[in-house]
Amino acid sequence: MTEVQSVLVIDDEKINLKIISDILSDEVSIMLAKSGEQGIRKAIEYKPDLILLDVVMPEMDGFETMARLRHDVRTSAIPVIFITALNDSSHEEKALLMGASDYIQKPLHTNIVQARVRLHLQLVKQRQMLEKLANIDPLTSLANRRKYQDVIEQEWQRAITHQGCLSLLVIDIDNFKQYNDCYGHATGDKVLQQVAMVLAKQALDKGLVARYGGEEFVILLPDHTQEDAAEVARLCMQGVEALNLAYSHEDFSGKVTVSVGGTTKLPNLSCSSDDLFNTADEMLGLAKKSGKNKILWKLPSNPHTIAE
Ligand SMILES: Nc1nc2c(ncn2[C@@H]2O[C@H](COP(=O)(O)OP(=O)(O)OP(=O)(O)O)[C@@H](O)[C@H]2O)c(=O)[nH]1
Repeated sequence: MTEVQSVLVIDDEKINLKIISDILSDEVSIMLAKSGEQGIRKAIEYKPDLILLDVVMPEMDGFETMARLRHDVRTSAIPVIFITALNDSSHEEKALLMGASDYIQKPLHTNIVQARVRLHLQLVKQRQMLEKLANIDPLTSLANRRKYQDVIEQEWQRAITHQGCLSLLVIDIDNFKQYNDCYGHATGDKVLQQVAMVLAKQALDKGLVARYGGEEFVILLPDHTQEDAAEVARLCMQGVEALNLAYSHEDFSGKVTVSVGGTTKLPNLSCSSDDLFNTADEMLGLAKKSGKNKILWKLPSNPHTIAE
């Protein structure tokens, strides 16, 4: 099913809102705002795919509205088409320099408005698709490391602001090189996919699950205490064991397992989000060294490591 795209129209004249709404409402979902202030509020709340913005408005004109939309990270990426009766190329130039995607002159011609809006909505779709591709690991369909880096930065800042805790699990398949050596890379890929599905099932509704690289995954759990996050780690381990992916290799016979390193922190300005990863990764390293197929956790207030 294709998703209906949305357009926010900001114009102080009721009649203009109606005309534009009539021109576009067959193709897109329309939101209306009768001032710059109201338009900015709706843009933040509803995140439309495209904004049509009148230039001449009382109080806050289109240029000021545009400047404020561009300054706010929540709205800065939304494309804006200016609509105006001003027949002055300096205004058009100013709008384009401010980052407007296009400029439509009044009186409005139905076909031209529809064609321009269609074109910009098509560009929005293509951009969204590229963003999606850039953030997804093609083998497992989980988020990739790049997406993880974006989300951890946002969550780190959010946790500082609202003084919440943040938990991270770093999960690595045990002896995966041997598995690949035994059964080949293609079968190894299937294991990666199945493990990814287990992790997604256990944690996708709780936080971000990403393939960090190779056979290593991360699960970022905002607002999860150590107890809550360790429970997620246990469920992931059990889920992987339950896959029952038996294998044997020279001196080893068993099934596919994972090791997990975890940590929970109360983010603050004196440390960075990298510390969270480094600590969990250090725990993973210790779990590997001390026999694998286990969870090791670093407590925030206690330098000792607990074994699960
Ligand atoms: N099939 C497959 N294998 C991968 C992929 N990415 C990384 N690997 C393999 O994962 C293996 C990781 O090997 P190591 O880093 O030695 O780790 P390990 O054998 O799991 O050993 P421990 O981590 O100590 O348990 C290597 O053989 C990589 O080739 C992938 O996309 N597909």
